[in-house]
Amino acid sequence: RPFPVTPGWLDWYRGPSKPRFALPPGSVDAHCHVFGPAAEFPFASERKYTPVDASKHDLFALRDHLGVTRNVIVQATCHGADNSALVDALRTAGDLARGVATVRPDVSDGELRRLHDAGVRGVRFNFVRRLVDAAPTEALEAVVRRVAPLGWHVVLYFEAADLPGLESFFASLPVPLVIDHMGRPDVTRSADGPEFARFLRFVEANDVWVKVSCPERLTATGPRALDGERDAYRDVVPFARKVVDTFTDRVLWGTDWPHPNLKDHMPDDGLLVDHIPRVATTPDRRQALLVDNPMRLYWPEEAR
Ligand SMILES: O=C(O)/C=C(\C=C(/O)C(=O)O)C(=O)O
Repeated sequence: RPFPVTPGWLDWYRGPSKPRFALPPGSVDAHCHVFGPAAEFPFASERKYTPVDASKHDLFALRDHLGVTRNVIVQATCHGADNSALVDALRTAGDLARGVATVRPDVSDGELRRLHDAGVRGVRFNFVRRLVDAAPTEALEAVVRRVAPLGWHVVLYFEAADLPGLESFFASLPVPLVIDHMGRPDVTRSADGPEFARFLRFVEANDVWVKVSCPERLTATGPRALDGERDAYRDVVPFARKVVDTFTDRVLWGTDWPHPNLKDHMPDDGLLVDHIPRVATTPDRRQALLVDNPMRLYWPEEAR
């Protein structure tokens, strides 16, 4: 095999449960990935992990199993700036998927047009050190200048401790910002504490959308078993509820399938769906989180 899988890699959950919570019609999984297949879509030489394959077919089978209608497929670092697997998945899904790509400052106009025509509507900037060597802000600003005319937004992946050093750069970007996994708060601290308050002020002060995703990553004990453990989610609930209640019209949800870089346990994606009512506690909040907000951001031509 040309791309030996990272030792100890956890395969994505096979045979997820059928959710007890019925997703509203038109629900969007606004954060998921496709990996390979490596034989067709090689992984990037600069990657920091090598996952098992997780194909578009596997993703769309999960979509249908969970009762999701649409996907926003996000380029993962293992594919670097080669968006081929993403574009292939978008072309197969047609109007049922949109994408977030990774591009470099020298990306051609033709490539940007190809990405947009396939359904890409944003670029991703990753600041998580275990995943990438951070690009200089000048390069990221150059990318934004290239993609802003297309109406694209920027998806940001960072850890809460790094927000103070990144905040002014983020606020300077002239496009909407979408934050992955709530900016990965330290859930061993209080959701009413100064760290999360700083995050909430940042969201309030800027054109920022927040993904309330990845409860399996945001736990005091680290990624852990979620199979049937309702309380495995307890640590993130105060944080996610606060975000959904405060920014109800700017929150998004996603499975994060196939869940890269989890070390101990792999979530049953059916249980991730059953978690949603714990963080979006009314039907109106769930309609906004799962349907209206992602439609407005990724399918504005169809949004109600
Ligand atoms: O899938 C996620 O969103 C989380 C992770 C990885 C990536 O996003 C990526 O490699 O692009 C992670 O925390 O390892």
